[in-house]
Amino acid sequence: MPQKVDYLIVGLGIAGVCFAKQCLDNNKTFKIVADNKKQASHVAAGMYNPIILFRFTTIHRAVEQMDQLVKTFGEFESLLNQKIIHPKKIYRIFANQHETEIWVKKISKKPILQKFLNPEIIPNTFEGIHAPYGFGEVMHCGWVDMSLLIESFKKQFNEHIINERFDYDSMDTETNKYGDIEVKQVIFAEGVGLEHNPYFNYVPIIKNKGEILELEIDQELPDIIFKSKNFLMPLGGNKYYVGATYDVDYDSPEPTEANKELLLEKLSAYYKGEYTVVEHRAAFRPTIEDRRSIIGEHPKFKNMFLLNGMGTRGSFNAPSLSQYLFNHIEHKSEIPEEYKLSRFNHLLKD
Ligand SMILES: Cc1cc2nc3c(=O)[nH]c(=O)nc-3n(C[C@H](O)[C@H](O)[C@H](O)COP(=O)(O)OP(=O)(O)OC[C@H]3O[C@@H](n4cnc5c(N)ncnc54)[C@H](O)[C@@H]3O)c2cc1C
Repeated sequence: MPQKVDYLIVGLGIAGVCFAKQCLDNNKTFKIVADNKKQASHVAAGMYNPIILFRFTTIHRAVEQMDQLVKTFGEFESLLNQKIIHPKKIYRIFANQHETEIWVKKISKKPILQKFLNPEIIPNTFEGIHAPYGFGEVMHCGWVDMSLLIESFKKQFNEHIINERFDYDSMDTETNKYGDIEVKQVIFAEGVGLEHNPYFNYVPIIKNKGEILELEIDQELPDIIFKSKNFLMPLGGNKYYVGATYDVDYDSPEPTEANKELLLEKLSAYYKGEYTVVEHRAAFRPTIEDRRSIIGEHPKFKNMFLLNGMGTRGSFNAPSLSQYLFNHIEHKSEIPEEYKLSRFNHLLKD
């Protein structure tokens, strides 16, 4: 008996799983084609933070996307009966007195920052942490356990998953069939796998390599994310992440000794205690040239859609971008201009 679905989702990273939730919430039938490779979403720290901490400014659509993040991952927790979202404060370590002055000045001038930043400078009282100028407290932050979310989703919705690499030759764009599955819409959420997609490979994706370390620290530290030139994030128990590196120019996809040293050198500027490195991972962030996520319909193949470019902020972007795309397809709502796939139409060759 041939099958029929509303949506065929290609890729089960954070983008694919958030789009699947849109389908579940709106009673749409779906299948996910997943090659089960552990890419960015399985390597990422999953940290979310509405502020650009180098400049002390909010990120694009901070309030709206933050609300969608908390809603989406909170609902995933109930659906999957797992702890997915871990709210935490971030303590931004000030490098000098000047930074503390900018912090206070910017917060007093920009009301939106007052929602997320505490204007008081927090003095350092923590053993093992070097922060002579104190901390700036960032609220409404935390991390999303993307790996646990994807693995739990896979188990619970096993019957929706086709465990294979999407075979582009098996997609018949005339009959809208993938093998013998009749498909209304295809959503490509392949992360950096986009470069192999014959329909969308004109989109200028940049593979931004990131590396991260998992540490064990036996010393007691507060349940706070410390942020300086990199971050130290508590995972629970004595486990911590230190991340991350950013490389668009690299020799291999593997973790490197040089980047491990770099991460530990930056850590040593603010963490003075003992630790053991227990894991070192690398993956590629799917980033678009203009640093905006990308969604929309293929200019020629009208039932094919792209959901990509989650960049450095997958946990932040995926819930909102999935919703914008779903509402665009189902309710014809306008995609925000800055995310539109059509901004690259000029690159599509005949
Ligand atoms: C070191 C590091 C640290 C990071 N830290 C953070 C952080 O703290 N906070 C944050 O928000 N983000 C972070 N990110 C970024 C985040 O990981 C990405 O933005 C996000 O995971 C991208 O999700 P995605 O679903 O688009 O892609 P992916 O996670 O790459 O998922 C795509 C999936 O599709 C599969 N696929 C591809 N092609 C096919 C095909 N043809 N057929 C079947 N399956 C296919 C892939 O194998 C993969 O499983 C970090 C990234 C890295 C590398």
